[in-house]
Amino acid sequence: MTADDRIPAPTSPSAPEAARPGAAVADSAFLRACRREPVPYTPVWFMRQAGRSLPEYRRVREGIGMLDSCMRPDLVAEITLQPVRRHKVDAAIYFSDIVVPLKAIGIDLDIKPGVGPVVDRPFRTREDLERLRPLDPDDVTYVTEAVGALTAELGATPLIGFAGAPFTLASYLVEGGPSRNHEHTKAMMYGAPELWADLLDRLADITAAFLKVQIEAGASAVQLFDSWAGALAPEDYRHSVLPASAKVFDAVAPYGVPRIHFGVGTGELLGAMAEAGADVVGVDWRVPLDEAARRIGPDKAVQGNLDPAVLFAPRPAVEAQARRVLDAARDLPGHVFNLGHGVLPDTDPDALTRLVEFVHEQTAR
Ligand SMILES: O=C(O)CCc1c2[nH]c(c1CC(=O)O)Cc1[nH]c(c(CC(=O)O)c1CCC(=O)O)Cc1[nH]c(c(CC(=O)O)c1CCC(=O)O)Cc1[nH]c(c(CCC(=O)O)c1CC(=O)O)C2
Repeated sequence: MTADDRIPAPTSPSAPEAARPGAAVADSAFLRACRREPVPYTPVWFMRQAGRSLPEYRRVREGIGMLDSCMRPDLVAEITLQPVRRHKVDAAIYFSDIVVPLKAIGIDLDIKPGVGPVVDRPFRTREDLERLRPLDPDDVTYVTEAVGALTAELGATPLIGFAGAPFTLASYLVEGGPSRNHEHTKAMMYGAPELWADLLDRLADITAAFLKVQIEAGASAVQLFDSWAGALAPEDYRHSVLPASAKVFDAVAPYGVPRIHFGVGTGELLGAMAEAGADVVGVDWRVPLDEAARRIGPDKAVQGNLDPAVLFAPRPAVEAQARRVLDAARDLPGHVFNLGHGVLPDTDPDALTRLVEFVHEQTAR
C-alpha cells in the first residue's frame, strides 16, 4: 500500500486547519480508519444504532409511521443524534430506510410494523419499469435539510449517508416485500436478463442520486447496503449484480468520501464486493476479519463484525467476543468496529454503551 492509494482527506484552501470543523471531521478516528491511517483508538459505530433498541426513539416515534418519520427533518435529526449522545459512537448514520428513495419517486410502498417494506404492486414486467423514474434532489428536500441540521449539531463526529444497493432494492420491488428465497427476483434475473439489467441500471441511477444528495448536503462517508447479496452464487453476483453496484460507486467516487459496502452472508463474495468499488468492506460475523481482509484484497479497510446476538450474553462473554474481533483485526491497517448486522430491536442499550467504552479502552494507543 502506498499513500497514493489512500482516499485523500478533503481539503479546503482557506482558514487555518484547526479552526474549521471540516478539518476536525476529516481527522476523526472513523474517517482515518476508513483511509487506513493510524488512529488513536479503533472507531465504533453500529448499523441500526438508532431505532427500536432505544427508549428515547420509541418515545419520539409514538403515533408516527416509519416512512412519515423519515420525511420529517426535525425527527430525522433527533433520532440520528440519539445514539451518538447515548453511546458516544464515533460516527452517526443518517436515520432513514433503504426504501425511502423509492417512496420519494412515487412507488406505492409502506413499511409495515413487524414486517418491513411492502410494495403494493410488485415489479414483474417491462411496463413496471416505467414506474421507476429518476430521482431528483427536489424529491428529497427533507434529506438535504436534515443532513444540514445534523452536520451543524455533530461537530467533529462524521455523518454516514446510506442507500440500499440495486440488488437488495430490486428484491423488495420484485418480491413485493421481505423474502427468504428471492424466487421471483431470481426468476427475473435468470429468465429475463435484459429486463433485469435494465431494472438494476435504473435502480443504480436512483441510488447514486440519493447518495449524492446526502454527500452534497454534508455526509462524510456513505454505506451501500446490499443486505441480500449473500443469497447469490459468486458467478451470478459478478455477472448480474456487480455492474450496477459499480455504477453507484463510480458515480460518487469524485466526491472522495469513503464508500462502504456491506452485505450479509457474503463470505464468498467479499472479493467481488470490494472490486465493485468500495473503500471499506463490511463483514458479517461468519468470517473472521483477518480472513475477510485476505479475501477483500489489499488497500481496503474492513468494518465489523461482532454477532449482534452476542449482546444478549452476560458482559464478560460480550467482552470476550469483542476481544476476538479486535484480535483478528490487530494487524489490519484500517478497522472500523461494528456489528456483523444491525442492532436487534430488543438489545439492552447499556450493553451497546459498554461495548463502545470497551473497544475504545482496549485499543487506546
Ligand atoms: O426483515 C426484513 O426483511 C425487513 C427489514 C426492514 C427494512 N426496513 C425496515 C424493516 C423492518 C424491521 O427492521 O423490522 C423498517 C425499519 N427501518 C429502520 C427501522 C428502525 C429500527 O430498526 O428500529 C425500522 C423499523 C421501523 C419500525 O417499525 O419502527 C431504520 C433503518 N433501516 C436501515 C438503516 C440503516 C442501518 O442499518 O444502519 C436504518 C437506520 C438505522 C439508524 O439510523 O441507526 C437499513 C435497512 N432497512 C432494510 C434493510 C434490508 C435488510 C434487512 O432486512 O435487514 C436494510 C439494510 C440492512 O439492515 O441490512 C429493510
